[in-house]
Amino acid sequence: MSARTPRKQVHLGAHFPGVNSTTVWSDPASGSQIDFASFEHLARKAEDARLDFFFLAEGLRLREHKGEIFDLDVVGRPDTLPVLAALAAVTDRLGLVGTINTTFNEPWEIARQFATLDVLSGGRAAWNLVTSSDAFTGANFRRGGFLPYEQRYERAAELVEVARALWDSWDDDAVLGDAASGAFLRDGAVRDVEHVGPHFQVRGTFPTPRGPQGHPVLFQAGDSGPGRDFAAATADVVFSMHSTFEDGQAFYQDVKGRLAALGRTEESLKILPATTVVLGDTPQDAADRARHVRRQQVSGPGAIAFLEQVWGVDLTSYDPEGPLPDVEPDVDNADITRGRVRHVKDPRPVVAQWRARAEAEGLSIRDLVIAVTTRGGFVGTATQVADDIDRAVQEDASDGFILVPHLTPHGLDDVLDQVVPLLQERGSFRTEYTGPTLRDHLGLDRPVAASRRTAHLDQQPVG
Ligand SMILES: Cc1cc2nc3c(=O)[nH]c(=O)nc-3n(C[C@H](O)[C@H](O)[C@H](O)COP(=O)(O)O)c2cc1C
Repeated sequence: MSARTPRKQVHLGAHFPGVNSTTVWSDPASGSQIDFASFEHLARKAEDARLDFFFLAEGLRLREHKGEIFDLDVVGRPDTLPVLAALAAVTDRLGLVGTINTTFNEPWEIARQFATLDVLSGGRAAWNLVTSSDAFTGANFRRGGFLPYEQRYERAAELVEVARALWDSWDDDAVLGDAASGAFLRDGAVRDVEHVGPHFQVRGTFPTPRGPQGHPVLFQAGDSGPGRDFAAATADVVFSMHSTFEDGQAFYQDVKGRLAALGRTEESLKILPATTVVLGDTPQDAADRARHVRRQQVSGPGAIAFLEQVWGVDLTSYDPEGPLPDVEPDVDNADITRGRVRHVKDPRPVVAQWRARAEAEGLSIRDLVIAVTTRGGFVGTATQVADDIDRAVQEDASDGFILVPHLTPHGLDDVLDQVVPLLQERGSFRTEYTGPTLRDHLGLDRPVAASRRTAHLDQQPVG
């Protein structure tokens, strides 16, 4: 292990389970995904453990499978920003991260909402930028399948550019409130913003003062080459899926390796993969529990539905505890599922590979689906898990993790009660917050306001 002095600090976020393929709504211990009490419990527990932030993912449309709401989505999706605003009132230090789409929203609204959340929370707001633009989700909005895949990051980059110009249009010390002279604002401290670009034309005086963080922290989730370039150019934190040790190290090197050319330090961008944790009193106990959780997450009908997404045909006559279907996939039926679920362009190589694996390892349909959808995660005693998390961070497989529970709202209680204190004992995790803002928790600089920001991009607007 590299001997760093001072020890590299682990960053941890608490992911609210929500609509997610890891969420188990059928467990008797599973509570509401909508009641404020569920959000409040997880946020308060996370703050008691001194976590960096609370995290909400987003889906703008419930996924469908064969014309029905996808089994895992029945829990529903509340709107992100009101939930975070309500949590700001019941927490003091915890960061509040909201996922908001960059393809279907306008910069003025987003900039105002996050500036407001930053002000209300005393500097704890963060925006997770996602681009998802599949036509099925797009149909919720007035522009149908808008935008083509290739233009999503272009729009996202321009959206962030405009949002930053709006946040910077107020100086930090703009409000004088000087009753004697009658001056409420300092002269010249609030400037109009004018932006003309391919995606946005924006002109006006931004109504919300600059928040305590200057700009809310920017997260990014998106894994393609353009997605990684966008993260390196724009984000403070990357939310990734690369949680296993080797995969994590490769991703970490790849993304951090893009920073120097952009004039950024490695410390200015944190990489936080999503991960799951299953604890047990002994390693065997933990392994047994992990197997139980995975079987809850992948039910028999769920395993069949998963195969149907790839095969493109009805497979309900097959026994999930039996061998893989002997019928061939329908190459043209990509519409059997809609929304952010598994789609493969040509299912035949995947089917051939899965058949070979199932035969070699003696796997049933359900076992195979469990095997191909398991993405790492920490399984062991509290001591083992603390060791593994710390090793991942010290050896640059990540800068920490976003912990994704499978149960609402108590799914992280044991990790927060048992694993976090062990990380604190070894000096890898804070025992107290050192500052009030999320930027303080993550060790990120506060952006300096540009004195005057007027962007004119000499390009034709997109119609
Ligand atoms: C770790 C991770 C989390 C994501 N979370 C969300 C989410 O909560 N909501 C959403 O609409 N898209 C989410 N996405 C999808 C991305 O925004 C993006 O649309 C998708 O990854 C395709 O972009 P890419 O080709 O750059 O990977 C997530 C992606 C990743 C990798």
